Amino acid sequence: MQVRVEKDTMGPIEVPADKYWGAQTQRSKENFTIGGQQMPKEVIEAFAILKKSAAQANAQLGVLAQDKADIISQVCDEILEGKLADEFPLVVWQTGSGTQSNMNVNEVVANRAHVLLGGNLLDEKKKIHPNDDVNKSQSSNDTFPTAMHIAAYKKVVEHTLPLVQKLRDTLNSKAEQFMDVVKIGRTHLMDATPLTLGQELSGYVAQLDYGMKALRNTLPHLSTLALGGSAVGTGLNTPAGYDVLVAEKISKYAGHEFITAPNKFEALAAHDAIVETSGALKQLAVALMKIANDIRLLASGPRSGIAEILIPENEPGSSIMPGKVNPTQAEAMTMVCAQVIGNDVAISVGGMNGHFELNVFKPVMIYNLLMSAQLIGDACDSFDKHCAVGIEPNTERIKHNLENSLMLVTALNPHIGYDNAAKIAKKAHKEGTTLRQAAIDLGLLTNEQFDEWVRPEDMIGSLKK
Ligand SMILES: O=C(O)C[C@H](O)C(=O)O
Repeated sequence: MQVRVEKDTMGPIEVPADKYWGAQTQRSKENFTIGGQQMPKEVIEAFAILKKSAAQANAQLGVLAQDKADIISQVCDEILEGKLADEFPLVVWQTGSGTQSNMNVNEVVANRAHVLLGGNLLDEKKKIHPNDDVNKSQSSNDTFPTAMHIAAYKKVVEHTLPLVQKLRDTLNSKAEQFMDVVKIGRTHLMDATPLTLGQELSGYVAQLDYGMKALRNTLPHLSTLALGGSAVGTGLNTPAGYDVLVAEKISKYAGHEFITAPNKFEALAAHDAIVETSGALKQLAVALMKIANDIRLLASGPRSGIAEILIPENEPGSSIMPGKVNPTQAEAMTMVCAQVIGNDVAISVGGMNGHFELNVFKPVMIYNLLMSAQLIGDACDSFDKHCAVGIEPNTERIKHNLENSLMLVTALNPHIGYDNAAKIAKKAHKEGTTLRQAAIDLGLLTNEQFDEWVRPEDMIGSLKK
């Protein structure tokens, strides 16, 4: 491998000749060979947005030359266009402030800008300095949390919410379509009184509505930015008005409304906004786990299970059992939910561990949050396309289970009382007969009364939702 020598305050170090990164990136690469999970590209893109914004704000406030701000902005645009994708090799498991990823961006922007300005990577002195120019008016302690918020906000708004909404809309149209399909209800996994398939599905729709509401409620906190707090939240080495101005620029370049954090000490030392967003994603995971489990249980069979709904048969399920088809989308969805709930634990541990002026669990928190937001969106999309859109009632089976159910006896409570109704249910169950037969044998009702009072379609209440 061809190398060149780069220097930082610790001295010289060899870096790959064809890369723009500098000494601090190289040191991190060598000192943290842990896990292999790279800093998410969403964080790097958020850094590009904030470095461009900071450069332009600095120029406007007279602390950075406009031509320097413009060349920094040009490189940031290249990062956003994906042209420098292999320049960010650092892993998540590094310094807890994310300093090395901040410096990775600073070094790449400075060196690339130097080359764009006609310089050579071998030059001793570069035209743009990673700390003095690219990192001007900044610290890792305010840039990294700013990048966390930009990346998380964009992921939730642009990816997670639209895809959860899509699944919610499909389930809602199925709920409306099947609002009159009367089926047996189950409580404690045991037969209960009837409801319609539409009523049952409408509960899932409401769960997703509440989950999305919880997620949307986290956006105002995520939209507050630490930038301008610099090292400990006091704003040392930043020009007056910079924090407000830089948030305006970030809003413009990110395409979403961001504001400067009203309290920079909170914004550096704690990441409750990330904890909050993860909490809402966990709520969605909990809801989706229940929904996917219900759907796979209702579809179980085809001969020996509940089999009241039919779901798409997408692929052979078994390598040994010919013709077997499995509820694979529900399995993927529930695994995703397990991962998201686990991620929430890691995020909670990170969030509770800020010490004094700085939380130093930043990379692990944003890594897990972005994974959760990505997975929930992807899993909803997959479950929607490959399962929910194809849900159909198995009317034969639904009718059979409904007519066989002993809990239709509940309709008799107002007419013959709970104790007599229980006698009918127990006799029918013990003797393997129908409720009608048991009721007549006990002399508690006539055939006609049974027809008049035990009507599943009259037992579904008036609640459509
Ligand atoms: O990297 C910085 O800007 C600050 C660093 O995280 C520190 O507080 O030591």
